[in-house]
Amino acid sequence: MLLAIDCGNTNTVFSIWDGKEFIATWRTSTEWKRTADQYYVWLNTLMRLQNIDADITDMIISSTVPRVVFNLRVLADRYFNTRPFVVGKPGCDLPIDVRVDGGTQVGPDRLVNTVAGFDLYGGDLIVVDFGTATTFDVVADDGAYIGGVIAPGVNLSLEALHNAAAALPHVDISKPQNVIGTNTVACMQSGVFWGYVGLVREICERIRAERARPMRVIATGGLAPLFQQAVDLFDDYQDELTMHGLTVIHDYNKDKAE
Ligand SMILES: Nc1ncnc2c1ncn2[C@@H]1O[C@H](COP(=O)(O)OP(=O)(O)O)[C@@H](O)[C@H]1O
Ligand SMILES: CC(C)(COP(=O)(O)O)[C@@H](O)C(=O)NCCC(=O)O
Ligand SMILES: [K+]
Repeated sequence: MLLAIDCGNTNTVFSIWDGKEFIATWRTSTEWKRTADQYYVWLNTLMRLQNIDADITDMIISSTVPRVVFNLRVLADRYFNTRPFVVGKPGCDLPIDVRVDGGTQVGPDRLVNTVAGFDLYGGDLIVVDFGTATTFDVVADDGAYIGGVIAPGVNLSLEALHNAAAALPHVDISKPQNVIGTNTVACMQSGVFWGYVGLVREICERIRAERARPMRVIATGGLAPLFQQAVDLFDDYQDELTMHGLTVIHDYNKDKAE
């Protein structure tokens, strides 16, 4: 079975893929100091708790945090006796082209999302991923990653307000009833929520104009449903988009190796 690991700047997600479906998914905070032994104890405990008897033979990693990869490689070697594929590193090819300025290191999560989006929906897509940052990945008609947009994440924006202004509290995001807030928290939520709706709409519109063709918008990431329920911003929402992309890239490389 395949252990797929998607490491973002805030959280790291582990999923076990049995070839047909994900039989388990677990999330931990991203912490580069966590050792292979710590990962294994954590994984093993969860597997036992949920009675999951998985024989992990393969591993694939996408990480936006380069430092965590070392210990994840040790985990693969020491506990699963396998060499992981690491997206963006030698030995892990992509089934799509990447057309960006020379020397650009595109976030592996964005490449994985591009592969997943193209596999599920075909080309001419905008993939919006609500993570630590909110990324827009533009997928050409042939599936190539041709660039995109990086905006501050929703929670990052709220945190920035709190950190910079003495009188602004820590606030969680939610959809405010009105645009005009009548207390500090409601004002902050309105600014970030409705500001974000405008940001997503404007960026997608401008990408469509620049591409001069219809482009479907696919959203992923924990906060996407909050926006989806409020206004019609996306054509579809895929909870496990990045994980799906990891399985596609794994299949592509596995087939080549055999
Ligand atoms: N379902 C959710 N509801 C509310 N906040 C969420 C949800 N999922 C993620 N978040 C928050 O969104 C931010 C980005 O998280 P995540 O999507 O895990 O980012 P990354 O992939 O960059 O690690 C974090 O602050 C996280 O706590
Ligand atoms: C933009 C990102 C920080 C998003 O990371 P995330 O929100 O998933 O943690 C990541 O994709 C990244 O570090 N990108 C490198 C620059 C680029 O993609 O062009
Ligand atoms: K992201």
